[in-house]
Amino acid sequence: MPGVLSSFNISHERQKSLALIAAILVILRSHIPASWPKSINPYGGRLTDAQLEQARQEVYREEADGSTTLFVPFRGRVSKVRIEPTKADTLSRGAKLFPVVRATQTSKKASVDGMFMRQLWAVLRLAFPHWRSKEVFIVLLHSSFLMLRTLLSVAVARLDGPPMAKGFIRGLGWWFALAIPSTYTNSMIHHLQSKLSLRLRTRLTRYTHDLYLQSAPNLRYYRVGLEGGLEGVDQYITADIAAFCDSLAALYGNVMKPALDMVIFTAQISRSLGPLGSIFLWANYLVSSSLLRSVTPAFARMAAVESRLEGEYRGGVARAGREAEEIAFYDGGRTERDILWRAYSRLMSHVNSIVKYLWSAMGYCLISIPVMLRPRRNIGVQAQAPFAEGFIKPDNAIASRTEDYISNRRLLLSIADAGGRLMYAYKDLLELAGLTTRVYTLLSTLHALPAIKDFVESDHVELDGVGVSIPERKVRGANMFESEDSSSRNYGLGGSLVEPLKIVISRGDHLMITGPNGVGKTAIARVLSGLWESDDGVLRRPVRGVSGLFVVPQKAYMVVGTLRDQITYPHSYSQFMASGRSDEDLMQILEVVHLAYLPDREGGWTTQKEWRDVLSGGEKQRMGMARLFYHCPKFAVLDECTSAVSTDVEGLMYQHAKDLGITLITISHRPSLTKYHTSVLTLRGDATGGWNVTRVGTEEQSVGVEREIASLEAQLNEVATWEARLKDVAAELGVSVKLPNTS
Ligand SMILES: Nc1ncnc2c1ncn2[C@@H]1O[C@H](COP(=O)(O)OP(=O)(O)OP(=O)(O)O)[C@@H](O)[C@H]1O
Repeated sequence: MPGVLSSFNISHERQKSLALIAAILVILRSHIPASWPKSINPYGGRLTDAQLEQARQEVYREEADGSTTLFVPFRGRVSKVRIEPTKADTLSRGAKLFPVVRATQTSKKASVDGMFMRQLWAVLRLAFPHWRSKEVFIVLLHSSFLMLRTLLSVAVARLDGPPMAKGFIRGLGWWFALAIPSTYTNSMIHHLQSKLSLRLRTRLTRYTHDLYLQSAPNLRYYRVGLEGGLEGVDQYITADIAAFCDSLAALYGNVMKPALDMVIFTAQISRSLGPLGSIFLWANYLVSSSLLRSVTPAFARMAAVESRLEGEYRGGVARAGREAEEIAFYDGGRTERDILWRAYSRLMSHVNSIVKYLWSAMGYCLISIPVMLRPRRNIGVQAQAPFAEGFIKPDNAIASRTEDYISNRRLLLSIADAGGRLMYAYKDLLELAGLTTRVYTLLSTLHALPAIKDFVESDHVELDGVGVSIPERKVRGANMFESEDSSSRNYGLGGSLVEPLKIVISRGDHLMITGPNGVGKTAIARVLSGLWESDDGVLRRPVRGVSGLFVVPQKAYMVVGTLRDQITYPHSYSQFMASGRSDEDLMQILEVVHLAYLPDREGGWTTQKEWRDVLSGGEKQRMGMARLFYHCPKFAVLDECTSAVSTDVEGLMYQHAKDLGITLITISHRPSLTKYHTSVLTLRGDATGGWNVTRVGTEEQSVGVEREIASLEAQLNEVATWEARLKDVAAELGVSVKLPNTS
């Protein structure tokens, strides 16, 4: 560096100061955050501990214009990050960009063809929304640096030329002078490539989240498996989008750089080779590339299958972690290990087959390299003779030819290297094709799910001829790489569960739904809450949202967050604050559900824990009821949500719900709950989907109960007969049996 600087006539003192400034800039650069906070501290200046705590709890705030402001505590301050939701017209434009590609429309071997181009184009339209976007700017900057690198390589190749001692020191100075921009250019290329990949990932991820997590009537996150037939969506959203962006950003450099090299170096060398030599060189490229294309295995399909198997394996590990306690109770470690091992072996055998193919593909590249290098030898032979002669009797012409020879040799080596890298890039392109198909499959499946048929808004709940069936699969053929196992899986096949229902539940009328297991009780709750579409008939119910109809499921869900969040879910902290309620109100609710000890025990309302593991089954269910009391909806569907709660506390909670004016639709097997309801819907479980409704306290209902008592008594009367028969059989066989004490 000093040598270079001295060639610019910079004094020694100046050189030292420049070096110092450069060092300071490098250190400062490493301390600058990746994205500079948009706005610092809404309160101005540094925050107090209490304000910081408040910001930490608030996490985000939904603004009136539909955007969300995230609060990120940052070195004693809070940076606000505003997130605009994807606009509705962007989503509807996206739906047109991603039509479902039926498996019959495309070969199972995804490759670099028109279909790939169309799919890539659709994804690129999302990733680069307009020409003035930052992503386009990064690509342009990246291209400039790639071009600069090629130009620097040409300059370096030219420096190779002069073999004489004449100007040797000057040449060396140039070498160093070129080393600085070359190093900077290389670092910038890497930096811009990573930056591009991250920005593309952020764009695609944000779009996918907005599409995937859309509220009712879309609910794609709930329906993508059953109705969309897509498994392992987490793998698609987390790993595949990231891999696609990495691959795309790297491929651009991997193709762009060698392609530029090829063009610029070939143009340079064409001057020495003449037209015939140039044609030969280009013919060489064409033959080599078509040879490679014809023998390259289906890397695209392999990459897509690898992603799927990776997802299955990841899903297996996640499941073992999530269900660890249940597995441990059963001591099922061995079985789980075998299941995981099976998934891992399938992944490994697939990856090994890719490695095997890669080896053979490499072989083809190696075969092609001598072909690529042949022109070099030709030139070498032509150049050697005059060089040898010129060496004995050097003159200026020979020196110039030798200079040309060395430059050309370097250029040819670079061309061969660029050609090799281009061929390797073809494999990367095929892998990108596989990943593109995965991303396209995800987005097209999500877009293809039609919104669930809407209900008619009303102040009561009415099922007017509404049949209940398991939803059919709505999207077919979108997943080209659907696993063989999953195609035989019994999901989304449809099937009627309950005959069309005709029930009106006015406010204050409490309905209990009962019947044997698996008869379709929860299915009715799914239809009522809009998760499953009703086949026919008209559903009337109150508005969407927690204040209209609220469902408390059997399996209590605990959200990631504070103890307070467990009660207010799905409301955010800012919504809780806006509701005007306080922690004292929440405490009163916890007293009703007999959980008043929790804030003290767990260290206050702001404690964050893995609540799913911390709370017992009964505590979680009581927390579900606390949530109900917090939101206080008009109607509540309680789906066996107190099955783990003791009957005395259960009764108190039901009474409290009624006192709050909540109309109950309860799914339960417990006859003790009947008294809190005005009518009972019984699903008969007779395989025809039959049902009947009785009013509680009416003769019909008591006849129903009496009939059940009579049937149980009849069964008890038979016990003596069965005991006698058992004794006879035991006597005949000469064995002794122990009879239960039935007195
Ligand atoms: N996603 C699904 N895919 C396929 N079948 C389903 C799906 N969900 C439910 N079913 C089937 O629909 C039937 C009714 O299920 P549902 O959960 O409504 O039963 P239930 O009456 O609530 O039973 P339980 O009393 O045991 O809770 C069951 O046979 C179940 O296997």
